Amino acid sequence: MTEKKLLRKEMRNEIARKINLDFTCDHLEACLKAWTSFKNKTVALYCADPQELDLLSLFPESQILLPRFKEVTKLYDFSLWSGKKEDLREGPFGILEPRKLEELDVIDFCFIPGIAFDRVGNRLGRGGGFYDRLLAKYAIGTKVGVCHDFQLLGKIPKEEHDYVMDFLLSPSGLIKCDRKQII
Ligand SMILES: Nc1nc2c(c(=O)[nH]1)N(C=O)[C@@H](CNc1ccc(C(=O)N[C@@H](CCC(=O)O)C(=O)O)cc1)CN2
Ligand SMILES: Nc1ncnc2c1ncn2[C@@H]1O[C@H](COP(=O)(O)OP(=O)(O)OP(=O)(O)O)[C@@H](O)[C@H]1O
Repeated sequence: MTEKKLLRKEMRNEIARKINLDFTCDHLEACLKAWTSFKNKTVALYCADPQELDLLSLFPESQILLPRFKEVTKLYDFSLWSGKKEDLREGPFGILEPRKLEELDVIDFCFIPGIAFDRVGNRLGRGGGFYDRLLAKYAIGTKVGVCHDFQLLGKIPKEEHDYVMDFLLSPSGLIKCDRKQII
């Protein structure tokens, strides 16, 4: 098994162990407000699974985009979402996604869920390679990895195609990724 696959398996077990714990994330909204204004910005989010941080309600003045699976390509696109529940449908993997495909070329902020991140900004995802391809497709301003504190690890193996995060958001706060740590 590759290093990445092994780590993914270990982290999945760890997440399953922690899933019933009560994570208080009250700090997230204040943290985002203190950081910057998202007013009239385009923000790519995700419909969170129970083990992920749910940020959907924190951007009332932004244009929200969500990943939407396309059968033909078997890949995800980012599609605009009205903010209304009835404009979502269940996609593959049980993840809610916009019914209609409406793309934008430029995305100001992209919040990206992960199984684990390191402080340099490397991400371990679910293993579909979907986000790396999504990030390659659009002009993305700022990439923010999102996870619980226990998912911030010392080091994550990086492959050629992996995108690096600019910031990491967890219940304890926002970290600017430090590329210098690579050496
Ligand atoms: N909320 C959310 N939406 C997201 C992602 C994510 O991580 N979180 N993605 C991030 O890339 C994309 C979906 N990526 C996925 C990649 C692999 C599997 C997958 O292999 N699922 C296994 C079960 C493993 C598991 O529990 O995670 C399966 O369905 O058999 C699912 C989704 C786009 N949307
Ligand atoms: N830009 C890309 N072009 C082609 N193949 C890619 C690309 N990005 C990733 N892949 C392939 O997808 C597979 C999974 O990649 P990886 O382990 O990086 O997934 P991940 O980022 O953890 O998953 P996800 O983004 O779905 O959460 C690998 O086989 C990888 O080669």
